[in-house]
Amino acid sequence: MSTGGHKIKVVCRVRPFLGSEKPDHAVSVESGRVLRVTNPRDSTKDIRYNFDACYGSEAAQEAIYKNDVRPLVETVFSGMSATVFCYGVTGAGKTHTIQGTESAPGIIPRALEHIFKHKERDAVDYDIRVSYFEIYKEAVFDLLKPRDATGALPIREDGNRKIFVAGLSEKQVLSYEQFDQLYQRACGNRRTASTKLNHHSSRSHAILTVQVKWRDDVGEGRVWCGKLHLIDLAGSEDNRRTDNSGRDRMAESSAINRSLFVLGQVVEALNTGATRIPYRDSKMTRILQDSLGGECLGMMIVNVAPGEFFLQDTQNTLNFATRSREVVNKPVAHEVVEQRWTVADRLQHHRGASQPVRSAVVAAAAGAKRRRSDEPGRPAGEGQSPPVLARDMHSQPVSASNGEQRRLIAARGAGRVSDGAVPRAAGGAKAAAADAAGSEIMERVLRIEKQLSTKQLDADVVLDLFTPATKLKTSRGWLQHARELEQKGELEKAMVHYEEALRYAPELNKLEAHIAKLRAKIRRQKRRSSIASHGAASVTVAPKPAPAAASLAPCLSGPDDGDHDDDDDDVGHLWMRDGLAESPGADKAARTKSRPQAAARARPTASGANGAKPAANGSTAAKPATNGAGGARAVLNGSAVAKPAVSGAGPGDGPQGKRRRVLAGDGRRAAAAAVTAGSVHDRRISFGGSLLNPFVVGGSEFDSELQRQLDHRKTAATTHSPLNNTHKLVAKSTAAARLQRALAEPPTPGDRTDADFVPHSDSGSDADTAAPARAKKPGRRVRLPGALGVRGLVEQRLAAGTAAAAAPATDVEPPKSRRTSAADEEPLCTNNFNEITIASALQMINSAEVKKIMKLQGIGKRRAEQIQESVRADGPLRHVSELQSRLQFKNKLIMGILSTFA
Ligand SMILES: Nc1ncnc2c1ncn2[C@@H]1O[C@H](COP(=O)(O)OP(=O)(O)OP(=O)(O)O)[C@@H](O)[C@H]1O
Repeated sequence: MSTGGHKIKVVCRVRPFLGSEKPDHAVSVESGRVLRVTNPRDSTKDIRYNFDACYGSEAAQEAIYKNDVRPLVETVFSGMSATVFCYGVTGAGKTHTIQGTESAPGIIPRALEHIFKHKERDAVDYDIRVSYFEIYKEAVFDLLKPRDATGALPIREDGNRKIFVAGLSEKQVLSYEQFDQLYQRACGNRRTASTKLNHHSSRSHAILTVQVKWRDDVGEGRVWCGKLHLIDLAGSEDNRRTDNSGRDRMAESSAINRSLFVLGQVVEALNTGATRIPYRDSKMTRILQDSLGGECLGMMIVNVAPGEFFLQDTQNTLNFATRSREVVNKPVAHEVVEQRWTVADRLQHHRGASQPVRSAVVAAAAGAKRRRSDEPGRPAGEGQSPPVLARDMHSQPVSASNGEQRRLIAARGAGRVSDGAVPRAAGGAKAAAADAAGSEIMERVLRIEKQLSTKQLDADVVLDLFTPATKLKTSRGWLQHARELEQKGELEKAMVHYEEALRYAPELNKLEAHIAKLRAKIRRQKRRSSIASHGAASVTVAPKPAPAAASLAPCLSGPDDGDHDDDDDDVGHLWMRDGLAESPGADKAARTKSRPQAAARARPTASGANGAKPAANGSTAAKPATNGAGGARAVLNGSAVAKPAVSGAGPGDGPQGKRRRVLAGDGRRAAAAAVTAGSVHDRRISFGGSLLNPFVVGGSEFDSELQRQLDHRKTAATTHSPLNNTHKLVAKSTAAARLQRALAEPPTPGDRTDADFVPHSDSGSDADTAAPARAKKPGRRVRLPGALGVRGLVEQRLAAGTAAAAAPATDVEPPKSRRTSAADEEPLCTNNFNEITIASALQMINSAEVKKIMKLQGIGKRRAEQIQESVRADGPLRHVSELQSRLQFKNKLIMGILSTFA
């Protein structure tokens, strides 16, 4: 339920004449609500001002507190926020009113006394914390710390658009006496100076915040948080009158006047309904943002000095105060969102209570850390209880009128109303979503920290850093170099560059094919030079005889046969027909021609020595032939219906003549099984983008290579796996989902061959070609149908166990074809991207854009510096940093973050 508008309460107080002043009747209180002032332009006329209350020079501090301030302080116990600020020219009595003296305590000591009395009276366990800071020359300083122990603190805005001072210390106070000690010390830190008009003139705006937090003792135990801001503004100054001189005084004075001028503009803008309220034009108005047109209950005490001398200033002050009366606030009660706490709690729990908490809540990092470690009197084992955080970010507005809110809370406390009966703000869902996003950001940052500390980031993760566009651009750069090198005839160097290009743009199928061709070319060149020096015989590998029972005539290829010498990228698939390994080339032919013909055309390739023709072993007369280009094509024997070489050895086992395509890994197993049985002697399989030849030396070379690759993938999988949970969270955010889609990692070349796997019938060749066709669609960044993706494959492989990889192929179930859909598609890299982008962005802390982002996310400068430090120390991220500078992708990076968190 909305409270409706709540106008700022304006109370006027006239201070008594000081000893040095000559009394007159220029200003007087006519009634409890009317102030009369002599018109400064025409002393024969009076001007009357109406306020919510007016107090004359004789009014006691207690009267003002009891009548007007106390009710506002009470609202804090309803989970509301209230602000009381004193406004007036220098020497008008603001500090006296808000702070008072020992003999005549002002609003601050009285309010705190009241709060502690309330605490004693209630059975509720209130957690009371205070922070106190000053805005001096447009910089924020913590008053609870010695002046030289702290620098200027930044003002931030959290996800709920609440303003807070990042890194501000917050002290828990258990009694009024404890507060008083703290406060007296803090007041000593405030900047004051003697001017002609005030011997003890405040040179800064001072803001004391008292936070009262408590938990319902019934139901789910909701946590409520009320805040009281007590503000002593510096007074406007006329330098001629104050006799200010010297650079410092003038600078102070100018900063004070400027911020008060902005305050006037803010009030003006609020009253005229302007679209832009210039809160940001001064630190003071930013701090007061919630109190001026925001969700706080607001009260302004207008202090005026009596006497003709101040008349013009008095009139200006009263005019401003009158305008301020029109400012409408919309106060709400704040319930603390518990989930927020659990992140910090979890972190603390995770790291152990003995370890200092490193910024569970990024924005309040420094503050939170200090709160937990430094605070005197904080009970032991506090890590178990919900930490108390300073910011409104952790509270969620519950819109209800003060009375009603109190009634509801009280009623729920008495068990009469269910928790659900507490009215939520209309934007509750939105706020909850914002909260969730905030938690998510926090979690990501925590994960970055964790990864940094364990140095889990590897090159694959680093690659995720780039946006698709950046990847493509980078790829183009490598391509250009590669082409130049190729033209110069430096093929091997060109190859390296091409491979780099492919790394960044694995979807470039043509590039893949070109690399294969180039690789073959390099091999041929090497072979030729080898033949030239040693003679052809040295590279000819004699075929291993197949078992007599097998009718297979394996084609033999030399150790480095040029498998990729053609355009098809089917290497890596074994075509299994009743357990026989069959070459893709042969199958292709078989599909386009009649089988016997195809088989006849599918000529075994001998690639050992150029033109060497190993004899086919077996009953059929298939003739191994040299591939024109010297590259080998694995072929099956000439028979269209080959007999199983190894009974029951392949995953393709099934009805006679039925064949199926298997994944590279499965094929490997099948092939390995065939090797074990001695039926197949040479075959290469693509795995993870590399061509492996398992059969050259009894498969051991293959196995070690496979193991190496699996280890590599395992590392990658380990790195990725902790991020999986976040997917659910990320999916909730539309922006993040968009980013996920954009970043969905296309399979690596090795996986793409897997993607081609579609179980098909004898007749159906359509299914075989459909997936690659889709994959080749330009600009498409979705996972290929049927592909499990890198991680999926790795996980599948790991689940099956690397040892099982060498097991008979019959054990292997071909993976189900997965058609992609928005829901089905698992984003692989998004989180990494976000995490690294945040970390990387923090590396560029000095850039204006990143500052903006940090402001947006409430990342404190100190915290950012800590992360920056870790990032610098981390090897992989150093690599990221190099990449960053090389590729100048800062803007994209920033856009990525902004689009994620917008
Ligand atoms: N109600 C009051 N009763 C007695 N003395 C008062 C009262 N109000 C102000 N004074 C005295 O007037 C002098 C100026 O007051 P104070 O320092 O509070 O002004 P200020 O508005 O805070 O000035 P500045 O903006 O320069 O800090 C002080 O000596 C203070 O003790």
